[in-house]
Amino acid sequence: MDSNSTVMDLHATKFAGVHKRKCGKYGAAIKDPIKKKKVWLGSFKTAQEASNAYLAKQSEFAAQLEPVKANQDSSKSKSSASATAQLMQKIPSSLLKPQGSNSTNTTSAAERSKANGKNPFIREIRKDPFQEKQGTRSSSDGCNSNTVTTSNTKAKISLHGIRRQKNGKYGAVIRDPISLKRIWLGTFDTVEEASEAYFSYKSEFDKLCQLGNKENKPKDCGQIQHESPVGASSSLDTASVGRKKRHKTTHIIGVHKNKWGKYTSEITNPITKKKIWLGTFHTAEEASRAYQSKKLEFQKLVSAKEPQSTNKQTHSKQHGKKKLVNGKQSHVNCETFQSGQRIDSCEQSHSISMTRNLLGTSLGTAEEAFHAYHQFKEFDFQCSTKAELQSNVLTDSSGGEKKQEGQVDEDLWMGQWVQVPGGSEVKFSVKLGLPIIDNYGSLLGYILIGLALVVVILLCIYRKRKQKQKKKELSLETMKKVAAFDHGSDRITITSMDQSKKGASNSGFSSAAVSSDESNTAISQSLVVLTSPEMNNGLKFENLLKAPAELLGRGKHGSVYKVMCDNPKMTLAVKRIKDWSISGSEFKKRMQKLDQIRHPNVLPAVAFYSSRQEKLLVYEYQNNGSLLQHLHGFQTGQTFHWSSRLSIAAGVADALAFMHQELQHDRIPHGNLKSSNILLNKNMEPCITEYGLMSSAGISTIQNQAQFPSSSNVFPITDENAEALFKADIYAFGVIMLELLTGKVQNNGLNLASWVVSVLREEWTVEVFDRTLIQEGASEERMVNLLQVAVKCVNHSPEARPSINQVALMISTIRDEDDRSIDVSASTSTVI
Ligand SMILES: Nc1ncnc2c1ncn2[C@@H]1O[C@H](COP(=O)(O)OP(=O)(O)OP(=O)(O)O)[C@@H](O)[C@H]1O
Repeated sequence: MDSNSTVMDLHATKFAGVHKRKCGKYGAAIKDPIKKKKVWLGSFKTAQEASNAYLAKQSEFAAQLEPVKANQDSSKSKSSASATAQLMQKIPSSLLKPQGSNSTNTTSAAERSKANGKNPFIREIRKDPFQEKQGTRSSSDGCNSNTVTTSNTKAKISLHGIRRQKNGKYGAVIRDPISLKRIWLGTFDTVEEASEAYFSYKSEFDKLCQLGNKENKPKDCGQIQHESPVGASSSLDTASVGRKKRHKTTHIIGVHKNKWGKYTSEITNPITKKKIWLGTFHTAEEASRAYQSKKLEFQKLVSAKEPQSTNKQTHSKQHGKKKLVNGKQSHVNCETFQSGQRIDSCEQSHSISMTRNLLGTSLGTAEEAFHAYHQFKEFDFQCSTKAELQSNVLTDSSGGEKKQEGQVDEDLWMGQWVQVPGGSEVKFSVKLGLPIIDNYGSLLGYILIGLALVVVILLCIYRKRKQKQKKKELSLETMKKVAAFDHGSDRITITSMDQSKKGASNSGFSSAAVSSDESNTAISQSLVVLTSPEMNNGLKFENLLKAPAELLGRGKHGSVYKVMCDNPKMTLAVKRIKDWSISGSEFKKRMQKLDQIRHPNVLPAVAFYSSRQEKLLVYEYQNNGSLLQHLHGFQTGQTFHWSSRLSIAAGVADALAFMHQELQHDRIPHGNLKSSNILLNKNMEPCITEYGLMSSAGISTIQNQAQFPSSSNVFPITDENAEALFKADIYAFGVIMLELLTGKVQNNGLNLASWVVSVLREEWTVEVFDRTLIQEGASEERMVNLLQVAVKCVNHSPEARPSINQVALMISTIRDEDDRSIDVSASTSTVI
């Protein structure tokens, strides 16, 4: 059975003439006092309805009885009646308004009585015929609690609340429906004065009863007695007023009004000592009911745990305590809200009866039960308040309904007013486990929350700064690694790139975008760019930096490293360009342009990287080394035959002719053509590498010195000198051809072109050629032809140098002749 039905059942037993039927409805019956027969009034859904029917009928009977009784008592109360009749003239009609829910019937009775010259309030007090049988102590009508039925037959002859004293005066007494105590109103000379005083007080009490009825469902007087009459006029005696004031600051235990105007309820589990959230409710009554219901559940659990004897002991202790706190009873017994909300009286009566059970005693009267209940509540209130203050964390929510998101959390943070022993209140944050606002209004919790916020903000700032610092460190680390390429030993292995890894993820060569003016801090994010996406296979900068690297050589313009990359699996040659004052955007533009011009004898860059300090170029590593290495035999140790040399010259001439033609408009010559930049691929075909890497500002090759002997090494490219720059490539190619023919290498100690020219001047032409070529039996004629082309290319005057197309054509002719001679000799040998 749920708490509500329990309440109603218990309630039913309190209504006179009402009983609960097997079908669950409530039957009402009353005894007709005239016919002396029991009259069935019907069955009703609620005990209240049944009670109303009963009371209505009862009033009807009372009205019918009035004339009969009046006749019977006329002789005895003649003087009283006349006095009352006078009083009736004085009493305002509002005071004559009959009380209780059965107003219609009572009104008619009052009117009839008035018509008969009889004050309906100066009526006899009689025992309810039906109640008499039941032996109940209920009131005779709905609200008129002061007209307590009694079996005292002497009362029949007395006026309501007015007693004639021995000294001939009239004393007035009224029963306070709130405290259930009789209030002495004083001694009066006349019955009219006494009666007036009585009715004056009575009307006040009646108003309170009516207010109670308006606010809630109809209640009997016993119920209303327990409620705080907030909002009623305060013309009652000072004791009552004082009581009301005290009630204003009292709260229902476990019920709190939140800022949304709703009521929340929570309870402390007496066993686990944890707070349980019971939910949010529209009315305080609902909240209180949930609280009481849960509390009773707990009490049952507790009482089930404790042996009966302990219960009795506890009761006797509490009973003793009851006496001690009796003085406070009137304060405790009315737990009302400031907002005027009240505890459901049904629930109270239920609680009284449950308290009775829980206390394990036979509390004789309803009054005793009521006091015991409130004493019990006070005790519980103190316990729960203590528990609330001790509890820091709200843990158990199983017993409660689902919280309203946000709102409840807010409540838990922002706190709820909790009354602490001593009468003061604190706003208590369950989440913080601290009072937020004490009864002096100090903002304890807010200060703590503020401090916590400051700490959080400081932590955020600290984290951001750390992240920035990390980025910087990463940048520096990357720079160091790059520098290590340059300054390390011949064999450098990069092992620790943790920082690069952290910061350089998702970056690197796979990005097709190229940044312009790069900042060091973003080194691994957008500055490493792959120019040939189809070749990179997901190559990333951090993988490149992580991979073992080996220095291949260091030249004027930087160093080249052989990098064995694991992911993707490929061997790369990374050129770090030194001191190239080209801007990032220009570099990017140039790399993109070069990437578009492809020739089989020109090695394309796989990727490039640019920052303010660094410019890197990544190529596929060529296993067969450079022309320089072949000429000196340190690549294979094998003889470098004439036909191969001629093929290389032809291939380079073709490639150079193509590149010059394509890049003429962009004014991008090779700029640093030399035998170390002619690589041999797996088919031993020549590949020009590092094409277009040097800007005008960086050109400082020996041929340029020859070309511009009077100028410094640094000069800008203009329309006028652009052609000259391409002619410098032809000079450089001339030197390469000389190297192929002589087997000698241009270096700082030898200006090959000058040496060849001087030898030729002496007409010792044969002395020029590489001995291995002579030994090989290479055609002297075609060697001389190639020598003449080379000498033309290394002419001091750029204008005197042939164009690259002419060079390529001449070499091609020589090669054709050579091929033909080979064919002829092959066919001759076949004939022989
Ligand atoms: N892709 C490559 N594969 C194999 N070897 C390479 C590759 N690129 C360059 N090399 C070799 O690396 C060595 C160093 O090259 P580097 O360009 O630093 O020398 P350099 O041309 O003499 O110097 P600089 O270009 O600064 O004047 C050279 O022997 C060159 O042949």
